[in-house]
Amino acid sequence: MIDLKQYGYIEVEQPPNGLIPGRITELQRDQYTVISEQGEVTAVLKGAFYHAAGSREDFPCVGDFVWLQPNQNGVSLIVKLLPRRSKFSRADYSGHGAGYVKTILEQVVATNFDYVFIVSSLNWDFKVSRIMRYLTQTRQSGGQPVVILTKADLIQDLDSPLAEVLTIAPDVPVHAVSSHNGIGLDGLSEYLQPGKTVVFLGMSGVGKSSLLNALMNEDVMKVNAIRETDSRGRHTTTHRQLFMLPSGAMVIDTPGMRELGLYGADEGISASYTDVEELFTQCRFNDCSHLTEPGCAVLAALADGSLAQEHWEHYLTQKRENKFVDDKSSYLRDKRAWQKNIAMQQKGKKGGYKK
Ligand SMILES: Nc1nc2c(ncn2[C@@H]2O[C@H](COP(=O)(O)OP(=O)(O)OP(=O)(O)O)[C@@H](O)[C@H]2O)c(=O)[nH]1
Ligand SMILES: [Zn+2]
Repeated sequence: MIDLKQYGYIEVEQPPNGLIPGRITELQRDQYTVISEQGEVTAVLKGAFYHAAGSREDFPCVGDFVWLQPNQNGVSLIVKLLPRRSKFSRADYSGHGAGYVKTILEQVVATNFDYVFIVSSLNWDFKVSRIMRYLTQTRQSGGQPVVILTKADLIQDLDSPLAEVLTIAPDVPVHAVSSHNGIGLDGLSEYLQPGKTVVFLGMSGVGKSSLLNALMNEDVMKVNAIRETDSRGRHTTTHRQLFMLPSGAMVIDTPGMRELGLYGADEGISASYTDVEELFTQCRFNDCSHLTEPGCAVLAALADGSLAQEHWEHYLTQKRENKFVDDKSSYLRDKRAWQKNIAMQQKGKKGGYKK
């Protein structure tokens, strides 16, 4: 019998008779794979999930703990989604229904992780601003961030990138590793403890699959060689989406997690930039654009060095990226309003021709 605690389960409430707890390890269309004390079972959602008026956010995803009505001879039933201790969501623009702004759906892509490995490679994609953005997302997710700088074997000078990350995020642990020669992997063992769950957040090609393979001690992910110049890697996943490492820790790797965009990150941005937003309250004009206005506290702080130019630019970049999500929703709304308008005009015309 499997002890679900090994999968990070913490019992808060005992399930009613006939139900057992489980953790979702895989999701393919509407079909779930759930690990439980009875082993791995195939399951579907109880009809109530579809009928409840709630959002897609309420649908279980990989990493979730659920109550299961097991069926020894067939498909089991997921009866209840248990509260999440952390989650990542992304904006899903597909399938927008008619005419509502709300149609940018929140799609949950991974849940109940303890650590977020912010993966960035030391060669081509090393960019502190991107690491900052991932930190913002991580802080909102409920997971603890760890910055992992990959491909350490390709770089002579590790000190300056490490120092750069420490400057922007002094309270976040940073590790330089190589999946190719094993440098630094030992240092990750403090996070990879039994029952702990990790997700990887990082661009394509930074070495997430290679890291997972290295931690698994076997090739569960196919890594296709890429030309380091254009840095496009292609991976082929096994179907598995939650991996049990030899150390007893788990890694969640779902397609949605790989595509993660910025969804509703505004709150997190403010949390990381309270110093910047504090300045706004000191500008002479309420609608100060912080570009040319007299009495602008931002410009003054930039001039006397109390606000670092870089920090200010990071703030602006993140605001812009987040605005894209907002803009996309207003774009869809405007487009639909316009289409409706056209449709009404045409209807009107047709009406006019009628006798
Ligand atoms: N030199 C070196 N190359 C590495 C290392 N880790 C990964 N690579 C190379 O980087 C390329 C991309 O690696 P992947 O592991 O597929 O990267 P990924 O982040 O999974 O990329 P996607 O699958 O596209 O999301 C491959 O050519 C790897 O061989 C490393 O530690 N050192
Ligand atoms: Zn200002």
